[in-house]
Order: sequence, then structure tokens, then C-alpha cells
Amino acid sequence: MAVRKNAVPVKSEIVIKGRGITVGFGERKILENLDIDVYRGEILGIVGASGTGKSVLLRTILGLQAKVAGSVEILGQPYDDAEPAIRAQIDQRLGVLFQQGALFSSLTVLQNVEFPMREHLGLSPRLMEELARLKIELVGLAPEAADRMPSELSGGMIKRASLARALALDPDIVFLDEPTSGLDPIGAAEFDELIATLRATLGLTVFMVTHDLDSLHTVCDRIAVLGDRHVLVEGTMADMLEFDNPWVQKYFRGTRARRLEA
Ligand SMILES: Nc1ncnc2c1ncn2[C@@H]1O[C@H](COP(=O)(O)OP(=O)(O)OP(=O)(O)O)[C@@H](O)[C@H]1O
Repeated sequence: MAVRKNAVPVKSEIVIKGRGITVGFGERKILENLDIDVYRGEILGIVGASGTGKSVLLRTILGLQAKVAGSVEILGQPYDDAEPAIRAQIDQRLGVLFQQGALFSSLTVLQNVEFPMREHLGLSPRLMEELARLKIELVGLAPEAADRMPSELSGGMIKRASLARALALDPDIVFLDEPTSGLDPIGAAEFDELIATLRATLGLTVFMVTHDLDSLHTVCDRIAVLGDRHVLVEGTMADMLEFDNPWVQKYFRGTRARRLEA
């Protein structure tokens, strides 16, 4: 299924600005003096060899991982050292889909989607339920899925339910950690299609950690490659193909990549 990139982002407004980010565990530095910009409306794919720190970067931007040095601005405001009230305001504009979906196993899909609404919005139960059901529909789940427990869902449905929860507060930016991992190729392509559609219709900015070359080809406007503890290269797929680095060349021009181009 061909995915069209409907909304071409204008490279003007930076919505995530990371500068000099350094993160270490004990003596071991995972990220060092890393700079990153994410532009409003774009789908940015973060790639890199296993263990290069992609998830650590995502967690650091979100303030879930302590850094040794550096700063993070989100939506034009300092985020990492913001007052709790300001930070809570920014948090409401962010949605996150963690690698394993991370739904609350003891809550139904509906209750999972309602969870952030209950935390942040003072809505009546009826309105909250209506909104949550809309989000569930938005991500392509059947209405009946709302009343299922996470254990009763397929991998693809879990991803969609998690995305519905990530969208619960109408975020400006969505963070996705390997959203298509564990999905079969058709499920993965459908998920990519969903991301592209949501970006086009809701104007989302998407920060996506992925190993999925299909996603990089079909939905990402830009790609940032992590390596040697920082962003080795960032740009379009065409830029990746031109970049003179053995790992980047092998990754983007290797057998699996060539199969995609065929
Ligand atoms: N809490 C932690 N304590 C110690 N080391 C950690 C911790 N979290 C991550 N690491 C280490 O940091 C490095 C980067 O981890 P990270 O999960 O960000 O890698 P990744 O690039 O996302 O990998 P993958 O593609 O395999 O998911 C790894 O070596 C990992 O073992």
C-alpha cells in the first residue's frame, strides 16, 4: 500500500530543540554533546545501530532520563528546568507511544484512553467517554475494541490502542518508540499509513524511533542517524544515500534496503 506524505512541513518552527545533550550511565557515555532539531509538522525518523541510544534520547527529551549536560526546549519553552506547572502544561501537548505499548493491563481500552483525560481535563464522565470512543475510532479500531482488556488484543490492536491513548489530549507532538516492531509487514504498512494520515489531518509533529526501512522510506520527511554518541547525519532519504559513512551506507544501501527499492 502506497503511503502519501500529504502535509509537507515547512522547515521554520522548531518544536523540539535539544542542545549539547549528554547522558551517561556510570562512566559510560551514551550520548555526548548531541544537538537535535525537530520541525513542526514533520515526521522525523531516528535510526541507528542497536544500543546507540535512540530510546535514551527519546526518554531524555521527555525528561524521563536524567542528563549530565545539555538543554531541551519543547514548543518554544525550556522544558527540562521548567517549573512543574509549566512542565505539566507542555506535557499535555505531548503524546507518547512506548515500545511495548505500555497499556495498563487492568484497564479496558476505553479506560486506558480516558486515563490521561481524567488526569488533565475536568470533563464529565459522559463527555470523556465520548471523546475516548472518538479517539479509538480515529486510530482505526472497531467500536467493540473499547471494552476489551489489553490481553485480548492483537499486537497491531495494542499499538493502535496505545496510539489512541497518546492522542487523548490532542497533542502537538507524538513520540513513537519503534511503533511497527512486532507487526507483520501488512500491519506495519497500515500503521505507517495511519501515522501519515494523522499527521496530515491533525497536523501532528512525529518523533519516531524506528528500525523499519519501510517506514523511513514511506512516511518520514527527515531522518536523523545516531552514532558515536551524537547525530551523525540528518536529512532526507536522498541525503542518507549520499552520506559517506560505512554504517549509513550499509543500512540504507544494504540488501534489505535494495529489496525495498526493487
Ligand atoms: N537505565 C539504564 N541503565 C544502564 N544502561 C542503560 C539504561 N538504559 C539504557 N542503557 C544503555 O544505553 C544504551 C542505549 O540504549 P537504548 O535503549 O537507547 O538503545 P537503542 O538505540 O534504543 O537500541 P535498540 O535499537 O536496540 O532499541 C544501551 O547500551 C543500554 O544498555
